[in-house]
Amino acid sequence: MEVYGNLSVIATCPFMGVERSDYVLSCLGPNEQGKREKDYAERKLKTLPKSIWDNNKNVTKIDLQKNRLKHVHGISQLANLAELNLSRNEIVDFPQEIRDLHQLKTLYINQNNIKCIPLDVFPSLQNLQFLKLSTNRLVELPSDINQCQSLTYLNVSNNCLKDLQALVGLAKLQDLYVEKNRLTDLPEELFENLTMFKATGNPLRKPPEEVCVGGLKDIRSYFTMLRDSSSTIKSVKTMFLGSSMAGKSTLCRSFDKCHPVKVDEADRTVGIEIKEVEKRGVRFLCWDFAGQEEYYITHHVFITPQAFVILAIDLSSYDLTDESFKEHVSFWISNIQLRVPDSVVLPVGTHIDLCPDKMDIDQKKKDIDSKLQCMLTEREETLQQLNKKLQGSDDPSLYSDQMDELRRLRDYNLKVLDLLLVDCTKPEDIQMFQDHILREATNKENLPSIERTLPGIYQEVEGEIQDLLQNDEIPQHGRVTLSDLLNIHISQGDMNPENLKCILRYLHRIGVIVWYEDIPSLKEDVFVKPSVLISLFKAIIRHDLVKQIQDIPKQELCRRRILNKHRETWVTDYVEKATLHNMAISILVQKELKKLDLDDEDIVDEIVGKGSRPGSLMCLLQHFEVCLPAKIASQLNPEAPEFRPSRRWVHPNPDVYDPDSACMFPSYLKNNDTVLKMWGEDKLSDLNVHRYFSPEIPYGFFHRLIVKTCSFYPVHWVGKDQCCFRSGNTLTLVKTKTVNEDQCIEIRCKDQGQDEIQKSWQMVREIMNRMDELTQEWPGLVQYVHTPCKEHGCSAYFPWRDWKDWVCAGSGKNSSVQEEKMTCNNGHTRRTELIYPTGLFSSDCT
Ligand SMILES: Nc1nc2c(ncn2[C@@H]2O[C@H](COP(=O)(O)OP(=O)(O)OP(=O)(O)O)[C@@H](O)[C@H]2O)c(=O)[nH]1
Repeated sequence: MEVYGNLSVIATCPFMGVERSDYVLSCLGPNEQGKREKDYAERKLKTLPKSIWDNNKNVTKIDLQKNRLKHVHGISQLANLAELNLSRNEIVDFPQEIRDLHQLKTLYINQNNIKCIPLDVFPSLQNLQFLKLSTNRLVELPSDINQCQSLTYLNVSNNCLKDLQALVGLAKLQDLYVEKNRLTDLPEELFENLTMFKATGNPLRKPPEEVCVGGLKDIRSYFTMLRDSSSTIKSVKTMFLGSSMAGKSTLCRSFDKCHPVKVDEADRTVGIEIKEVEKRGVRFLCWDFAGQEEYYITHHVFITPQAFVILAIDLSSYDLTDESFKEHVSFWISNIQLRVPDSVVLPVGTHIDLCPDKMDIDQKKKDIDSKLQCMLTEREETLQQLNKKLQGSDDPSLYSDQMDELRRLRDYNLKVLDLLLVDCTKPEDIQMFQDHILREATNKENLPSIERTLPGIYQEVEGEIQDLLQNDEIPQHGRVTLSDLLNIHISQGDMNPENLKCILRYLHRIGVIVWYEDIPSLKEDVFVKPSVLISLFKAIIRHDLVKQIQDIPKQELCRRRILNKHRETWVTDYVEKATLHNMAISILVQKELKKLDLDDEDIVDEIVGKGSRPGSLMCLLQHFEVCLPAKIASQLNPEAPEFRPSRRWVHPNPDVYDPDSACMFPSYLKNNDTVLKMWGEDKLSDLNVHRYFSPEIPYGFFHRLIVKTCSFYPVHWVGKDQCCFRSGNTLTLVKTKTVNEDQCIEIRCKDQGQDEIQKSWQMVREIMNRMDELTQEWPGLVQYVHTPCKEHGCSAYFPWRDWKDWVCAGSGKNSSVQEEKMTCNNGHTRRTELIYPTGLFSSDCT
């Protein structure tokens, strides 16, 4: 697949988020003398143009972004410059001359290759308020940067910084972005005046990342509590992944007990099991994932950044073929690479006692290790080649976004260790397995953030919650309201409720408790025994669900006045429509609670729902896009409001729980028949956009996209890998497709005539927007967008270089495509508006 083109479709709005609103693109020509603002963006400049010095005393703003500048000699002559944009150039040495721009208030110098900033620059910039230095190669900040006393905004994300001590003393600093650096300890003094702080993607120890994502309030509260007492703990999130029956549970349980534990087939993992294991001062939070495909759709709920992954591979069923490697090894490595690219993976070969001889084992180990090596090298080479291709193009500055993206991917560092052979039946092998894990997990080169500094009170609160459970002051199911927890806890000490909340947030993030305070209907529910919640999850998401429904006892049905006939409908609806009735869910959950000895009518209502209130479990399933609410009675809603681009559409009543209704689990659908019927035929006049995913569309992505999109539009039809929905007059189809072995998601809108075309493009944008939200969870992905030529059989296409700006910024107009019609490389011509979104769009980003 050719991955780039040379069309600039939409005027680039170069900055997103905070800065965008401040940034006004000046459209003045470079030769217009006497102007105060000059725009030289995207002109392939290698040196500053002569016209820049015209009337130099008057110039206050210069835009030089997206050029090929390495130096800006002479820039200091523009003595009255207040805003300078040098972003997306090729600057390696920070231009010392900038120190003479005493009037400078705003400086963009992000996306260059700057490695070092000399001293004596920032003390001279006493008016500088806004400084964007992100995406460079900085290893340290100059120690005198804190003399830049007017600075209110600083962005140094995506560099290689190890500490921020130099920033202490910037009294006016409010917004600080330090994401994706190499920071471990943050100075407390930094947080006195900040109003915005982002630090994800650092190996943080003090405060740990789980505290930082809680925001400034949590960070300040952490430092306050740290003053009383502190301790350093080592903890590792350890995930056991691999195909079904590979030996994950055996490894996990044997690691815990430190001797071989036999796992019966009847005792197979359903969903996930969590275990906390303490070994030689290291706390392992072990997550044992079930291997059956049915459970993959819930993995995203639990898989978190940076983990130690044990990948179990059954060597007795491994057979040296590429298919076998894909099934047992590369499927999992690709998934981890896309989802949690910072992880460390230890492949473990199990069942070696069942292999015919040592030679067979050695051969398989060699095969896996070398194919793994090839896989990782191939990926690195592909990224390098793509980068080379972009750099070798006529104008590389046009592709700076793509190059940054590639650089970001290359910086990710998935580490795959050598395959370890473990005979799970032998005590000495289990001992060796344990020693190996301890060695690898505590190796700071593998997991730099294993150590963390915590205030003593954090561990005290965790211990106290366990005591409350043991003393029955918290019910055994572990669900307690936040206010009860605050009351119980506070009555025993003089703890500030905000500090306690901050600790609870931390415990939630490390997986010790579950508290989704961001889901409005769940913000009062704290689950201090996550295992119970997971058991309930497993009551519904399981491989043998049909059997579970069929096994519901007759008395249970009678008690709820349900006929056998209804039960049959539940089974057929589930098998044919992947739709599970809420009443069936309620019965299955109750059965699970009974098993746990927690059978209390009130709890069932709380968990599943009652009257018009959906329960916590349903909220969670829908929040995590595992299922979508489905009106069994009427699939088509004739009262669907018309889609209006300028107005955000709100579901009439999204929170209503209806026992007669049902939930749809799209991944269980077998075909696309309904979707095909509702969509009808593809037409040449359809709007048609392809969004390509490299290396592939991640497993579970399309399922989530269906839930995310269809639950937004009440009139929808869902199939295995296609869905279609109607909003007002616009009918839209979204499906997965493979073209020349490249995977893409196709979006099609039926042409509704001249007046409706803007609305159709809006629909395309809505879906692209949802894909953008989703792709955040797969940071290892690269994407490309284009419109295929509409002529039948033609393989040409029209690339979208600025698609991200269009989707995210929500505004833009066609800047360079002036023609009413466009012609593809094979000579076919079509109206431009059918190829690109050419009009003006409203700027609301829903
Ligand atoms: N002989 C032998 N049997 C093993 C070994 N490792 C695991 N088993 C057995 O293989 C079967 C499957 O092991 P599990 O640990 O349940 O596998 P799993 O990967 O957790 O399986 P799921 O829960 O289905 O995903 C069990 O009967 C284990 O006792 C091994 O090294 N040798």
